[in-house]
Amino acid sequence: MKYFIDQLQQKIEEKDSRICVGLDPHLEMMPENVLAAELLEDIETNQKEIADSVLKFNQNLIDAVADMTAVVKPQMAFYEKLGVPGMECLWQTIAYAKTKDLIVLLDGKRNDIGSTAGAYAEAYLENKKIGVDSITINPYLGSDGVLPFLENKEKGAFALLRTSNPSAVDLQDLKLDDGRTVYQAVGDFLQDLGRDYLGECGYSNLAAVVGATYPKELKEIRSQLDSVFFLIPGFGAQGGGAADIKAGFDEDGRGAVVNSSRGINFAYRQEEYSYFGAENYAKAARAAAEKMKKEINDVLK
Ligand SMILES: O=C(O)c1cc(=O)[nH]c(=O)n1[C@@H]1O[C@H](COP(=O)(O)O)[C@@H](O)[C@H]1O
Repeated sequence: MKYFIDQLQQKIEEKDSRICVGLDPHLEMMPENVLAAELLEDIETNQKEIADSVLKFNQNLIDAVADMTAVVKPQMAFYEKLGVPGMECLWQTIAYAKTKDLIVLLDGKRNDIGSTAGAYAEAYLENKKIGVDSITINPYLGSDGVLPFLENKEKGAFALLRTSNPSAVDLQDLKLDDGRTVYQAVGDFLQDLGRDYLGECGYSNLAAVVGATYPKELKEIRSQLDSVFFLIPGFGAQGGGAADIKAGFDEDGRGAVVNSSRGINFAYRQEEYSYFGAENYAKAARAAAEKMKKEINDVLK
């Protein structure tokens, strides 16, 4: 039995890549040759056709980046939007990623009271037919809502710690009586809880999400938490760059992966990669992923 976090760290090292490729099919950004725009005029009626197109899109993206990423992160909202066919598409996307030996981080930001959190863990992490390796969770219900996601040591959970969005400050930066911010308290909570789930690599199966868009906080959180692995979203489309995420890694360049979704999925829409053309969206995605991988490795040298 190999701990989730050791499987992840090993794959990162094998591929020498610290990127996480989000699979976020924003329908309005899809290439016309994959998804005809008129189908979007009535999404509910056309769910099946749209979901079939999204699956093809995802499979081509996965083929394009599989050798240079350890992990892919499908964001559930985009699939839920497409009803039952959307969920089929999600499961098939996950199954396809597993055929390429990728780690799948399902982005569902789940949680609830203990018994319901247990049902979520069973639904995703314990489902024998769906090869999900880890899931994003919300830690605000406290330990009984988090522990069910850690029961199986081959699986992992990424808890929201300091998010990348502009409104992250509204609640997460509030000061507590003991002088810590809410997010610092969440960090301490996650590190303490995660100590029972430490892998050989020194990091825990209970990981955390810290946005790339707040480099000062990222640096501070990294120095606060030495056994919590980070998912760092917000690279690219949200404005984060390689210099911003550097401090999220430890001195050996371990302990984090950086997510980009739109910046890779829809690279063909960016001026830099527009020469590929919409029909070569997968090649454009590969070029964007390659650049991101290199930028991160270079900044960590
Ligand atoms: O948990 C996440 O993945 C997440 C947390 C966070 O603080 N910020 C954040 O952007 N994300 C997710 O990361 C992805 C970012 O997408 P892009 O901005 O297109 O790269 C989306 O799927 C978000 O849901």
